[in-house]
Amino acid sequence: MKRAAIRLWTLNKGLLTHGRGLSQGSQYKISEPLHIHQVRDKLREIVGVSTVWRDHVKAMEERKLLHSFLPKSQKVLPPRKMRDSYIEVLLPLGTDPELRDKYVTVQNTVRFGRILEDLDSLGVLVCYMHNRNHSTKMSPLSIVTVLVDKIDMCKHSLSPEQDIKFTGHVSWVGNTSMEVKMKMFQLHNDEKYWPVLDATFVMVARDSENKGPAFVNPLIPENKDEEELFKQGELNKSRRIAFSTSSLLKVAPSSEERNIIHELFLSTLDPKTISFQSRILPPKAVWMEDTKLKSLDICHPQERNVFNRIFGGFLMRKAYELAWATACSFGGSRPYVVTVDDIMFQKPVEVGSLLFLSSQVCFTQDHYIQVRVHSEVSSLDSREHMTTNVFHFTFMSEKEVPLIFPKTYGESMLYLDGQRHFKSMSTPVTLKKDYPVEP
Ligand SMILES: CCCCCC(=O)SCCNC(=O)CCNC(=O)[C@H](O)C(C)(C)COP(=O)(O)OP(=O)(O)OC[C@H]1O[C@@H](n2cnc3c(N)ncnc32)[C@H](O)[C@@H]1OP(=O)(O)O
Repeated sequence: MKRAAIRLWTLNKGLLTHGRGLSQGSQYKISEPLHIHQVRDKLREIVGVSTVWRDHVKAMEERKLLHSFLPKSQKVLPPRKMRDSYIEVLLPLGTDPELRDKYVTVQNTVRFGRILEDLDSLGVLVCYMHNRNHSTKMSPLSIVTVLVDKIDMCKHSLSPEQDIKFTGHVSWVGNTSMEVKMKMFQLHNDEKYWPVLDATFVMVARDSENKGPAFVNPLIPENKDEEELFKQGELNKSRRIAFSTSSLLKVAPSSEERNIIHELFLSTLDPKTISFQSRILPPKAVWMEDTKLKSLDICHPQERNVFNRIFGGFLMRKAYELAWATACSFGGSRPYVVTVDDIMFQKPVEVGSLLFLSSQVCFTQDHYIQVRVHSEVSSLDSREHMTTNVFHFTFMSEKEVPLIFPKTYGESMLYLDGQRHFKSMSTPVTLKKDYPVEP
């Protein structure tokens, strides 16, 4: 492990002069990268939680005392720079066979679900770095993930036998929320780290008991690139508001979208009967309702985060794996994830909940499969279900995939929502054989 860290350090220097990939990070002073295991250890240290479930109530009681350290206004908090939160983390798959086993798939590729977990922990640690307060050992803030805005895969293959490196920093802040940009690189045959993934998350600061909002340190961009990033953060916020305002759960589809749905409907009417009732599938098409897969998990204490709620990364891994299975059984060949989009964590999931995931294909085009996973929870003693998340994944299949047809009005809305998410993909990637990213 030590050897791997030294090797990375040497390579970092190479990267800085090479100037590739670390566009943000390269201007920062780079200290020794953390090992992936240290990320969770550091979070525990910062939050001051117990490592055993039996002590979790006592540990939370102790956190209550940190309330007095919370500022009454954001103005009293010193501004921070992007480099203050910048961190690098090493996932030494190349040198640590035990760790590799946790990440490897049966096809000898990297489990993307595990990467989602790492990104979630890393994003939270980045935010704690931004809000670091040297006068207290433990942080009075509880930082939780509210949104996975975007995860875009680049074209390079993920091998379970080559080291991976993550970088991340805060790129924008509001009053209580922070946008975090993360990148992932993998060591290539040329001994350089190549970019493989870009991610944008939004985290929210809460008080020490995770019951109410808490202010975060302001952020000051230091140069033109950072100003650009910060401006982008503002634009992202406006885009998110616009996207949610035009949600099909709130307003009717546009006239163009209504035409699409009507065309789809007409193409499923049986020409032999003059009826709106008899519907038939066009060739090479599948009814949306026939693409569903469901799963159930019991949320055991083992899957808790440092605030004794269920870890967001675990929820993402479970949703991703179900989505992958859905895309796989629908497309008939192994799918590759290209984009993860707009995962909103609406409500925390309590330890002990039953987690119900329902996944279905909601839009397809050429080789692309858009999958939506709806997540809801109920407690063991209540029958009431509550939606906690909706996940959107875009996969690419090796083969061209069937068209998808909605039957009901509700499914038509899912189709349009899927299409909107598909269209928001920043750069559609082309299918490449050396692009093995699987659950
Ligand atoms: C290992 C450690 C890992 C820990 C990480 C996890 O696992 S966390 C586990 C997974 N995540 C969760 O359980 C979180 C579940 N969700 C929640 O508890 C709640 O939705 C929440 C507290 C995050 C937000 O609640 P509310 O929406 O009522 O709060 P409020 O309206 O005050 O908003 C708080 C801040 O969030 C911003 N905000 C809210 N929704 C947003 C969205 N969709 N996209 C961007 N930003 C959003 C607001 O602008 C505001 O920022 P400004 O104040 O700047 O304007």
